[in-house]
Amino acid sequence: MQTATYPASSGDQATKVDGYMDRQPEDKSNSPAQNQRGNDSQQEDQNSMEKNSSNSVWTSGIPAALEEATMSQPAPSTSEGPQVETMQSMQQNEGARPGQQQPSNIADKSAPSSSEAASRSTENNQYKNAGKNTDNLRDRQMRKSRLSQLLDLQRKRIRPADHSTKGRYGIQDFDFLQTLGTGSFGRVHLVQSKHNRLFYAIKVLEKRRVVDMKQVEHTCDERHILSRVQHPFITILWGTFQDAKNLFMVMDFAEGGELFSLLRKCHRFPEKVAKFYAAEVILALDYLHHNQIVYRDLKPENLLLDRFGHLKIVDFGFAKRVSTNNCFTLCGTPDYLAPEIISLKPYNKAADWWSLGIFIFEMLAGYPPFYSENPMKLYENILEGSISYPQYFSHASIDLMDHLLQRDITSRYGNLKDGSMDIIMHPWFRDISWDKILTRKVEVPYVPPIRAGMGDSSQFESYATGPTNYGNNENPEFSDIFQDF
Ligand SMILES: Nc1ncnc2c1ncn2[C@@H]1O[C@H](COP(=O)(O)OP(=O)(O)OP(=O)(O)O)[C@@H](O)[C@H]1O
Repeated sequence: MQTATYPASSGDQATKVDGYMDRQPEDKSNSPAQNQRGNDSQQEDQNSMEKNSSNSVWTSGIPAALEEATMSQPAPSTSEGPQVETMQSMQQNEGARPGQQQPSNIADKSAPSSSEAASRSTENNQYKNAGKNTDNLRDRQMRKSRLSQLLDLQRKRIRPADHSTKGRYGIQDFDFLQTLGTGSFGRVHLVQSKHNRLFYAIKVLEKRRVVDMKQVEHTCDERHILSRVQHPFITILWGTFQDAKNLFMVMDFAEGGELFSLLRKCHRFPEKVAKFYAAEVILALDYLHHNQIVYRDLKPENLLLDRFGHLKIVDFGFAKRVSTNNCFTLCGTPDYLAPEIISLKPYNKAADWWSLGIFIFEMLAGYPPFYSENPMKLYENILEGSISYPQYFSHASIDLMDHLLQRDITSRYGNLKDGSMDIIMHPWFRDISWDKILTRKVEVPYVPPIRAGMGDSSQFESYATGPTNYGNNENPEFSDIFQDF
C-alpha cells in the first residue's frame, strides 16, 4: 500500500472500511479546498520532483498530443504553481531511452499559444455537434457490433474452474528480495525464481491477521478469482502455497510501480493520458463483469504499470462473484465508494462504474470529486452527489462522468441495457481505437524508466526489510480454513 506523505491534519487519520486503510490524496493543491502546506513540504516535493523528473521518460509518439492536451488546460492558481509546469519539467528533464527518440522540443512548445483556447473550443464544439455531423446512426451501429465481437472473444478467455494454482510452487523455489508494498495483512515481495531466474511478486498474507480481521472469505475469493481470470490488464497469478503461518500468492512483477505515484508526481493527467488509462481499466472491468465478477476496489493504488507502461490491476481482495444485486459488504476505499454501498443497499457491478467515474475525475483533476478530510463529510458529499467540475474539463469528459456518477443505478452508464457499450461508445472516447487498446498496440503515454527484467524496484517506495522467516512448516495454523491455498 502506498503511504501518503501528505501532512496529516486533525481527524484525517486512517479510516478503515472493512479492514482496509483509507487513503489521503498526497496533494490536492488544485482542489476546491486548497491545502495549506508549509515550505518544508513544498521543498520536499520540489526535491522529489527533481529526482523523479530526471528519471521519467515519455515516449516519443504521444508527447505532442500530450503537450497540447496539457497546455490547453488553464492551470488553476495554486501556491505551488501550475501543474502544466510540473508536467513540462518532467518532460524537459527526461533522458531518452536507447532506441527512443527524444521528444520534440518541448520548451518551444511550452510558449503560451493563442491557438490553445481555440483548439479547446473547437473540441467542445465538435462534441456538441457530434450527434449532428459525425457518428451517424448506421456507422455507430456497425462500430458497436464490431467492437462487441472483439470484446466477446476476450470475455470468453477464462481458465477452467478446476484449474488449480495450489501448491504449484513452494518457498524453496524463490529467493525473497525487497518489499514492494505493504497491505493490511502482510507484504508484497520482489522475488527471483531459482529455476528460470525471472522476477515475480509474491504477496504474503499472515493467516492470523486474515482470520482476526474476518477476511477469510475475501482472501479465498481473491485466490479463486485471480486463478481463473486471463486479461492483458489484470495481473497473472502463477501459483499459491502456504507455510505454517502465511499464505503466498505468486504474481507477475509489475515493474513500473503504482499509477498512484505517477499521478501524484504529475498532479494531474492531460485528457489524452487519462483516456488511455481509463480505456484499459474499462476493458478489464468489462471482462470481469461479463464473467460475473465485481471488482469493488478500483483506485490508482491498485493499478500498476508493467514495463511497457500498460496497466495491471492488482489486489483482488474485494473482488466477488455475483449474479445480480447480491453484495452487501461495506468495502472499498472511502473516496471511491458508490452511494448505494454507503447506504448499505444491495449493490452490483454498477458500483465499479461509479468508481470509474471517480477514477477519471481524479486523473483529470488530481483529487477525487467528493474529497473531504472528514470521513463523515466525505460520505455526505457522496450521498448528496453534487460535483464541481474544474473549468478545464472538456464537455465530453463531464458528460461521461455525469453518466457514471449517477446516484440512481438504473440511470448509471455501464448498468443500462447496453452495458459497458454506453461507456465505450461515448464521445469522450471517440479517438480511442479499442481494438488497438485491447491488443496493446497503442503507444503508451509513459514508459516507466526501469531496467526491464533486472528486478528493478526503483519505481516502488523503499521499505525497511520486514520479516522474511518464511517457510516454517511446524504447527500449521488454520490449515482447514485455507485448505484451497
Ligand atoms: N504484482 C505486483 N507487482 C509489483 N508490485 C505489487 C504487485 N502486487 C502488489 N504490489 C505492491 O504491493 C502493494 C500492496 O499490494 P496489495 O494491494 O495487493 O496488498 P493488500 O494486502 O491487499 O493491500 P491493501 O491492504 O492496501 O488492500 C501494492 O500497492 C503494490 O505497490
